[in-house]
Amino acid sequence: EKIQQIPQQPLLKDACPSNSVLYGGKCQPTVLGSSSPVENIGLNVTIPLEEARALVENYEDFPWTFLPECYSHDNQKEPVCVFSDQNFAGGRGIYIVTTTPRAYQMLKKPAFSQADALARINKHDNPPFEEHEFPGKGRGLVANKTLHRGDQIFASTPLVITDPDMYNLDEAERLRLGHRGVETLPPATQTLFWKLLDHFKGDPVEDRVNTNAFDINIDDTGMFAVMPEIAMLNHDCRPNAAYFWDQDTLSHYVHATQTIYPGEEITITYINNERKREARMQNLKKNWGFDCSCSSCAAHPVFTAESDARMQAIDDISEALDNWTSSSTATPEMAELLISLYEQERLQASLGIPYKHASEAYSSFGDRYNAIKYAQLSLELLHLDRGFNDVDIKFMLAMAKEPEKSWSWKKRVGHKRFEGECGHAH
Ligand SMILES: C[S@@+](CC[C@H](N)C(=O)[O-])C[C@H]1O[C@@H](n2cnc3c(N)ncnc32)[C@H](O)[C@@H]1O
Repeated sequence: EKIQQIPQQPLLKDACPSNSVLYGGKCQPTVLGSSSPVENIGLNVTIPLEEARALVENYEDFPWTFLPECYSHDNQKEPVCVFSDQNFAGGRGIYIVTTTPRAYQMLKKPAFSQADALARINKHDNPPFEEHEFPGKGRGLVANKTLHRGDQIFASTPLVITDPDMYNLDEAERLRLGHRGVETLPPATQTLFWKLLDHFKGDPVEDRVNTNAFDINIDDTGMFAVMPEIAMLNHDCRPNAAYFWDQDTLSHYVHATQTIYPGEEITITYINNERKREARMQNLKKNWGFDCSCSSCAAHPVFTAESDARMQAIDDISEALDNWTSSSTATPEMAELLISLYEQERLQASLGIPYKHASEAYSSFGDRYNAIKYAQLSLELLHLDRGFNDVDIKFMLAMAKEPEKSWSWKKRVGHKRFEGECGHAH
């Protein structure tokens, strides 16, 4: 009875009154329409969940299951709301804490707008792993069959997406939005959420999000997403799996980056591993709250010193290979050494970039076949780590096809190639 307004038809594409947005070809009310009967309902107040559901049921095609609850604050230009869709991903549901324009922008993604976009996603029956308890690490996942490089282990939609803009709100309002979000999830999905680890023992919702969220990007905005199945993977500085986020399907993919045998733990990295032990350990302690005990963090000091020296060499060689001036000393042999150092460091999951360096270094000396070989090797791993639309992948695809058209082709011809007594130059 409170809502009688009929959604208006837009005259022009994207030309909806300020109290509405274009969705499903019609101007749909947002949450804060100034001329709407729902004026200010949901802004800085909580209404009971069933009332919030009943209020939107009269709207044809209203995209959310509940009237979103919103909070505004002087620091925050747009109010931040909790948008919930219980039908998302075949009834798995999702809640999104963000501003109205961003939430409606997300609705344009194939994940929401195309019926078959999620056909390959959220298939969690017969998984290739089992849950296992690891002393000092909590639960983790262990392979129950052999996984090969490139095998998909997960493809999952988030239960929760949060926008860092929520940190402009008062703490109580921010926490309120999180709790409201969980209440709006379908019951089975709420169970998945509460099963998540709460490492920091603070607010139970925020803590579960902080312990388990991945950084994601949606339309150039950094956000956080929680995928409960993938959140069971523990960190290792030398992981055997890699992940990426696909913003079209709003899905997170995990693939094996090397052979994983039955009984081996499946691990990913939470941080940038191309750093020395101390930097990695500090990063994990500060942002994730745990003392890293993976084999490369726990190694004997003698081996740690050797590993750190290799990391320094990786840094130095990468910098030299990135030098495209006429004084560059970079050669394909340096790129081969870089690859070897990554392999010695068991950084297989990160080999996409050293392979790219090698491809470009060979191309810069006009070596077509090695440029193609390393572009192909790079592509295989970059796909597992960067997803479908990465700029380096586009470069390597072009290189694998026609190195002669690459910007790097023959760029270093005439530069000194080998060091040594003969001073041999190509
Ligand atoms: C996303 S959860 C991973 C699954 C978690 N082990 C569980 O039981 O649900 C992240 C948390 O797992 C633990 N963890 C992950 N990797 C670890 C590691 N290498 N060493 C110690 N603890 C780790 C930490 O408590 C971390 O905050």
